[in-house]
Amino acid sequence: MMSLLRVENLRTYFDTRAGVMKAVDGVDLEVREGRTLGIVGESGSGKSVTALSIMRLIEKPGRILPDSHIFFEGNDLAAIPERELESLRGNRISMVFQEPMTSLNPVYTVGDQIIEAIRLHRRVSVQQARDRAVELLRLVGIPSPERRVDAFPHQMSGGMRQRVMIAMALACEPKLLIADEPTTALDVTIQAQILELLRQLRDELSMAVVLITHDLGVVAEMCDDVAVMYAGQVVERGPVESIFSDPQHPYTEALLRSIPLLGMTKAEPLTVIPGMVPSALHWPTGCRFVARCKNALDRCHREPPPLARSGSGYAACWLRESIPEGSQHGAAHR
Ligand SMILES: Nc1ncnc2c1ncn2[C@@H]1O[C@H](COP(=O)(O)OP(=O)(O)OP(=O)(O)O)[C@@H](O)[C@H]1O
Repeated sequence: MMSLLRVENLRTYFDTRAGVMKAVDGVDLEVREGRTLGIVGESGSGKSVTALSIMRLIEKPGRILPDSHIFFEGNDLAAIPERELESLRGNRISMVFQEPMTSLNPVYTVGDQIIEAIRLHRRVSVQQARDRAVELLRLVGIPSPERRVDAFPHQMSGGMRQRVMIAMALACEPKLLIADEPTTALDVTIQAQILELLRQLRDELSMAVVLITHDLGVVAEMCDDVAVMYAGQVVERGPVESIFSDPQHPYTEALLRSIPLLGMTKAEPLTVIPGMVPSALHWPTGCRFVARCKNALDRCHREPPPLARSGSGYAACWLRESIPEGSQHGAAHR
């Protein structure tokens, strides 16, 4: 299947008083046409900075380093001029953020904001754009869209506002929708409805989706592929099914153990991963997971493992590297 987005060696640093925060430090990703990629990882692992970098929405003191590549429809988004990006952003690629109240303007009606999003990229009349806005509100499941188009954001519930944000993001039928924790601010029932809506829209509009979440349950339900981030890097990526059934990286294994599995009773304690994520100011020299890995080898302390073919995907782990060909369970546990 064709790849729609390919991120190679993405590095996004922030120059702070305390030093250089290497928030994203060599990320590799791939999103295939019409497919959904989940990006998971603990808080601070660099998921949001990765998404913002893809959209080139990184502001000072942040910077994307020169040898980063973001290939999308024949362009390298890391290198093209801002003016060209503006024609892609909100058009070919759109983004939905965590908290709709901060991305919707409180002084304009939701209709006006959708109309603006449409007219930024399409030569249509205000009336045509308004008709399209109503249609979009209907598409995202807002009742009485002809009336709600004239509502202000504060007159809507959190779930409805998130639907409006999705409508805006879809205004120009993007090929890629990036959703950064789109349901975190919502209560559980509404979360499920919004995820269901995203799934439905993805299928109807045949767009690709990047879904950022810290919830592996959401990944299992929504995604085709998954990229696991740790300390500013992708430590494992590949098809969801194979990663869930046969994780290659010890961090992925630990993450999977930390979620309640289907059929598990509430009383069973969840595993928490002992230890702390290292600081983005001072990443360890070798593998960044080394301090939390039970099976670390000497080499893991010294050399960073590359993201290499492993299982049905890719993993960055020396333990896997040292498994002889043909053996499923070898050196990793020696
Ligand atoms: N504007 C900024 N200035 C300095 N550091 C920043 C800035 N934005 C992000 N960072 C740093 O980048 C790192 C990665 O942050 P990011 O928000 O991408 O993590 P995340 O995985 O999305 O976490 P969360 O799940 O909490 O959103 C963090 O250490 C954060 O402090």
